[in-house]
Amino acid sequence: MSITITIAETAQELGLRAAAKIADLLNQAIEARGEARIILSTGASQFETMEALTQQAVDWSKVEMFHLDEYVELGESHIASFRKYLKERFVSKVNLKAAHFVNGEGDVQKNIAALSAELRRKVVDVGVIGIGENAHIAFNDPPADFETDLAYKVVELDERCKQQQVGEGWFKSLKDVPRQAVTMCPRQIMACRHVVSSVPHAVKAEAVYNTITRPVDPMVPATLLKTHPDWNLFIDINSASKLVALA
Ligand SMILES: O=C1O[C@H](COP(=O)(O)O)[C@@H](O)[C@H](O)[C@H]1O
Repeated sequence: MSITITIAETAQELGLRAAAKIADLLNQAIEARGEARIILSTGASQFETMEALTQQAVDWSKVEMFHLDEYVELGESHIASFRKYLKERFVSKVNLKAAHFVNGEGDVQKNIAALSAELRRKVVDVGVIGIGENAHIAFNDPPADFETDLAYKVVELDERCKQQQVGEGWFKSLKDVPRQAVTMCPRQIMACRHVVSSVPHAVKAEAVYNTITRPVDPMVPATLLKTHPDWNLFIDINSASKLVALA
């Protein structure tokens, strides 16, 4: 297990530094194996990293992208759709070898089976894994299932997770937030060769503090990342504030 923590002055600086690290890891994979695979998170916390990542010197035609999570029964035209987010902010800006999306519409179990089979064909080089206000990774809200061997599954969203989505303006009210989502499962996330987490902003200070200071616990899902052989956590002075107060 190895944790490298970088504290940036601003979310912009964090995005640049995280993107440079992700690009370096992708380029190492391309150098070693001729190709690379990446998993991308979404959410407001990933804006700066994703924007900076599109500017990095990477041969994207050798990179396959996988999507981390998506709401169930939310159309792709909805502003909160993570497929829409990834297509607009990333896929349309780089020339990827392939992009594999989580589709929470239609026959969801069939979609999960096809995506899981594709994902498991080869190891993923870099997992870009955000952390939610409730310390979730993907949509694995507390208590997260650290035991399942499934690659993806359908989960119920918890109240705090739904509140965060409303707070960020993705939905007008709690009742508009879908009840369920398709999420990549914790052990599948841990199977990435490297994990990079971009976690800026003061609203994440408690989640960052709990993740670093608490033992590994399904009630603080991001604590699992501390057991990964190469976890690179990028925080800013705002999300680091409770940790810094401790020092
Ligand atoms: O809800 C999610 O949480 C994390 C972090 O996103 P943010 O909304 O806190 O910025 C994200 O990485 C993940 O894809 C999403 O499910």
